[in-house]
Amino acid sequence: MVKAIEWVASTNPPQIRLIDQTLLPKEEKYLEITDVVDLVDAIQILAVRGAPALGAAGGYGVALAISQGQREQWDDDRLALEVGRIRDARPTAVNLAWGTDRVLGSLRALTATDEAFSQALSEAHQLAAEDEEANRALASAGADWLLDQLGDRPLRAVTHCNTGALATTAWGTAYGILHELHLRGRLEFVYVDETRPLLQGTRLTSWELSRDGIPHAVEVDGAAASTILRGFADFAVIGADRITRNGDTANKVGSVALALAANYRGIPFVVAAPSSTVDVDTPRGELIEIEERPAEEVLTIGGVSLAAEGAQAFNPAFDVTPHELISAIVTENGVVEPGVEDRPLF
Ligand SMILES: CSC[C@@H](O)[C@@H](O)C(=O)COP(=O)(O)O
Repeated sequence: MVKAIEWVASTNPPQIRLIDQTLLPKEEKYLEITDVVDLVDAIQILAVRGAPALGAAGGYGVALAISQGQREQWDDDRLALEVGRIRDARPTAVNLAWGTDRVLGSLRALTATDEAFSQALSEAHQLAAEDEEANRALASAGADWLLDQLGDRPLRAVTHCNTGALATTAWGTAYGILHELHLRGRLEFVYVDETRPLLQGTRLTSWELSRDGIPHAVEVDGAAASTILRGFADFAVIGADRITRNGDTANKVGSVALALAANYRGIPFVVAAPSSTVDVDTPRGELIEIEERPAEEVLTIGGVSLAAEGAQAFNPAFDVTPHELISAIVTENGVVEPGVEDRPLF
């Protein structure tokens, strides 16, 4: 299984090693990150992406910043500032801030010392190990729930964006459910939304599905609703960047179209995420900050400008699916069925 993010202790200085997801599947190149500026850049250009992988990036980022601080003799204020840059590099996926805060919370003090470095690293390793465990547990729970709802038979799925090993520390969330169904002989076919504008579905999910031998087709995002209405899919499953207390879910832009179509057709619409993606401090989805990304991502393809000169772009990276459109939210702690009532679920 591909590793999206790893800590490399054997180099001097130590590194965060990332597979560069902007280049896949054409090129399998690894970025060797030793300082905060490069980590923030990797997060912002989506070389590392996906909420749980960003959680690990935040956690390991604290250790990386301390290591750089030791080399460059940063005082505590500078170190806190640099860690803050990592934490705030992208706003919507709650895991980034969660991972950073979790590791910060494990320290006696955020200072550029050996003691703080080894505490931070040990907590980040723990966080990464727990993410893999959570993904495997939720994948199994999600597969059980779907087979229970739909009957023990091979199923056809629609999914959006990339939620596999690349988006996590290992295994995957929504992708993990698909993989689990495949291993149980209960996955017939997957429709993969290309996921405009950065094509995480075309480039990354299709790559992972091919490596796992799972039959699939990439479709344009605009096809997804019709795929569902025409009865080509038995369920839709997505990951999440932030799930609010009432179950409203932010995920890659385009997700809500799947939810609307699935509800109209009466097939399950499933959200899969580790509990680290649940933001209990935010009561409802309308309060989630939605990342807006550069215009060129929409107006150009492969560096070639396609729009009329002077055209503006609206480029929200995420949308919010209201909880009442979600059949089930699957975490490592089990399955929650939100229903229509607006109430705290987590
Ligand atoms: C398990 S990953 C869940 C989500 O983070 C994923 O579906 C998604 O929207 C990723 O967006 P991205 O902008 O590629 O980071």
